[in-house]
Amino acid sequence: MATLTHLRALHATIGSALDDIERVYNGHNVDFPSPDVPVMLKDSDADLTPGSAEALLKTDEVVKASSYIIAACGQLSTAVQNPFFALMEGVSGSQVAAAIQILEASHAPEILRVAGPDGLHVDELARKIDELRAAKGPVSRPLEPWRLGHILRLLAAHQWVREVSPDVFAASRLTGILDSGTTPEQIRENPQSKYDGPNGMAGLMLICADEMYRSIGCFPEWLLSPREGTNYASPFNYAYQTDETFYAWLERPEHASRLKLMGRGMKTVRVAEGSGSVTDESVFPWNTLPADSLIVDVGGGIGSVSIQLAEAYSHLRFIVQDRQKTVAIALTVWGADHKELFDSGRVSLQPQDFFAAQPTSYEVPGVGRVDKPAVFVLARVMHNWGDEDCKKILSQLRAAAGPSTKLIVIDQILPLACRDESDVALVPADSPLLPNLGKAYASGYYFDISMMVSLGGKERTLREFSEISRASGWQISNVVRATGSCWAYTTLSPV
Ligand SMILES: C[S@@+](CC[C@H](N)C(=O)[O-])C[C@H]1O[C@@H](n2cnc3c(N)ncnc32)[C@H](O)[C@@H]1O
Repeated sequence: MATLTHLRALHATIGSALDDIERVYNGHNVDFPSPDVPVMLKDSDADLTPGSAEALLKTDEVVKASSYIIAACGQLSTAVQNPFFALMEGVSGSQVAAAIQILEASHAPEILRVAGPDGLHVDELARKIDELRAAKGPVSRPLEPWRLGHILRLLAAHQWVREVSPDVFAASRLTGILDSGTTPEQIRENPQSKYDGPNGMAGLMLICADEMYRSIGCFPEWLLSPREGTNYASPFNYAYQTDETFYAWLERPEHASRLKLMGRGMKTVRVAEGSGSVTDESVFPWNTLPADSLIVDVGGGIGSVSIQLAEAYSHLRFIVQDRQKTVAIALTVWGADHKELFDSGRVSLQPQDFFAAQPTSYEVPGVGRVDKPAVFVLARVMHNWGDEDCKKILSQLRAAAGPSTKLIVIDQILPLACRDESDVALVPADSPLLPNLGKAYASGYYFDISMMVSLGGKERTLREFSEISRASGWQISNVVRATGSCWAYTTLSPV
């Protein structure tokens, strides 16, 4: 196909996807969410009004059309861009990352929310930021307004904020995703309280900003020319000069607040699941399980997946297993939320190392001892580990499984960048879009490299999943992909 014909085909893809979105929104008589109005992210979609602009964004039709637009725009802009500017964009991505970190750490999202759509002049914004910084102790170097203005202008070019008039900045839709939902007064009184607010993304950002950012910074050096005499297992180990795993390192007493943020942040990353949810009957026929069936949520963190399922299916029982220290803080992180589930014993917590043998039976409050769980869940765990470690985890679960026990793995499944006969196609055969939906699904590859640098793990292709499953006595019996991301719910059955 001639290049210009190909570019026209991409343009047509954008047009027809936009038609689809317009039809959905016109059908509900609402406008598409404005890029200028901050979105307020919550851990749960439950309170989204059906048919509202935000709720429609999560419908399959809109998610699919949006993915096509993002993929096509990405390909079109790369095709027409001067390669030098493409290079600049690629190698300068860390500048945007740093600017986003500054946005969050300065509490600008909360200050700009209060300022409203007219925004604030950088002089005023810098003064307010320094007031909040002072809550943690004397500020050694005041934030210079001109510097703040330049940082925000870089962000405005990427629509993270808006420059409404010279040097006056306001929040955009994207600013809202970093807004903790607490007020500047609450932050001033107790800076740490920000991370207990309704939006856990700000807290997760801290981990991305520090540990991930530093680890990725030395990824090329660790991979290709490590310091002489070093043999660290991952860029994280190399950057922090430790042999501890990331999780053991998080458990150091001096990192107690970060361990809490990690647990809290897992509630938030659900948004990466696109339009799907673990509670969908297409993911697993939860309703067909007999009353009091036991679900064991392995490496379940503070239990975010179990809570979601327990709320949707009142006939099921859950045990959340994790490392001792995570289990110990879980109830503190939840506070009063979901107290009735823990109090009634429908969801209980159990310290359990997933590399060790599972108990021979499980004590389920109100039910008694259960020998074989109906389902093991492994959510966002496999991607933390290399193949050999995953095989050890899967083999322990296989040894504890009964003939009808299922294992549900919730993780990304990475599409290959070429067509793959053994996997479902993400785009029709005659589509001008990249087979892996390019920029639209890039977050899967970002997660992949983040896992590689911080934990020595990886996201996996379907082929890679099949191999480690088979080697551990399991076979894949069902794969449900979320629309709009690489997220997948994979059911494994004992071989
Ligand atoms: C990415 S988090 C996922 C948590 C949870 N499944 C979720 O999706 O919300 C991975 C979890 O694995 C736990 N973990 C790490 N090493 C473990 C081990 N050896 N045994 C049990 N849990 C472990 C961590 O403490 C953490 O809570």
